[in-house]
Amino acid sequence: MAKPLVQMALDSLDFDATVALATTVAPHVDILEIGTPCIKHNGIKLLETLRAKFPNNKILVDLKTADAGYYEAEPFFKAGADIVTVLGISDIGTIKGVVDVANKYGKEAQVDLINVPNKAEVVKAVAAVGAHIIGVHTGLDQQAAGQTPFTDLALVAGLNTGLKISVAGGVKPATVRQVVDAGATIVVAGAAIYGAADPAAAAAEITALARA
Ligand SMILES: O=C(CO)[C@H](O)[C@H](O)COP(=O)(O)O
Repeated sequence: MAKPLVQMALDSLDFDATVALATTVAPHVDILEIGTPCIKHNGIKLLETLRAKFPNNKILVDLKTADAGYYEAEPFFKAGADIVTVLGISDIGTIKGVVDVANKYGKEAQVDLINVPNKAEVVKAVAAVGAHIIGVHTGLDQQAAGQTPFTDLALVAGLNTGLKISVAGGVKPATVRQVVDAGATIVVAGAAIYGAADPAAAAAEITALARA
C-alpha cells in the first residue's frame, strides 16, 4: 500500500509570512495547502508565487467552493493547483463541476465533509460523479468546541469507496499514527506545524510518523 502523503495547511493571512513558512516547510511535506482564509485574502497571485517557487510539492487550494464549481475552480487549476476543494454540502452539480474541470487539467477534486449531516450518502454520491478525494474535516471552530475527526474517519473508511481520504482537524504528532491506521491516505497538519517552535522539525516529525 502507498505511503500516506503529508499536507501542511498555510493558514496565515500574510502573503510574505506564508511564502516564508512554505519555504521552511516544503522540503518536509508532500502537499502545500493554501488555506481558505489565506486564499481569500491573497488571491491567485499567492498560488502563482508558490507554484513557481515549489515545483516539487503538490499544491492544494482550499477554496471550499459552494456554487459555480467549474467556473470558480478553473482559474486555480489553470494557475497550477493540483487539488481544489469543494464543499460536500453543495449541490451535486457544483461538485461535478469541480470534478469535471479537475479532469480537464489532469488534477484532483477534493470534497470537504465539513458540516455534512448525511456523510455516507454524500460520499457515495460524490464517488459516483468521480470525485478524487474525500476530505474528513473537523474545522477550527469545531475543534474549539472539542470535536475531533476520528468518528467521521471510521465511517468514511468503512465505506470502502476506494477514493483517497484526506484527514484534517487538529492532527498532531501524537495522533498521526491513529489517523493513518484508521485509513487516511493524506494527513493534514496546520497548527501543529505553524504553531511549533521549529516548524521544519515539526513537519519532518509528522512526515516520519506518517510513513513509519
Ligand atoms: O481547513 C482548515 C480549517 O478550515 C485547516 O487548514 C485545517 O483544519 C488544518 O489545520 P489544523 O491542523 O490546525 O486543524
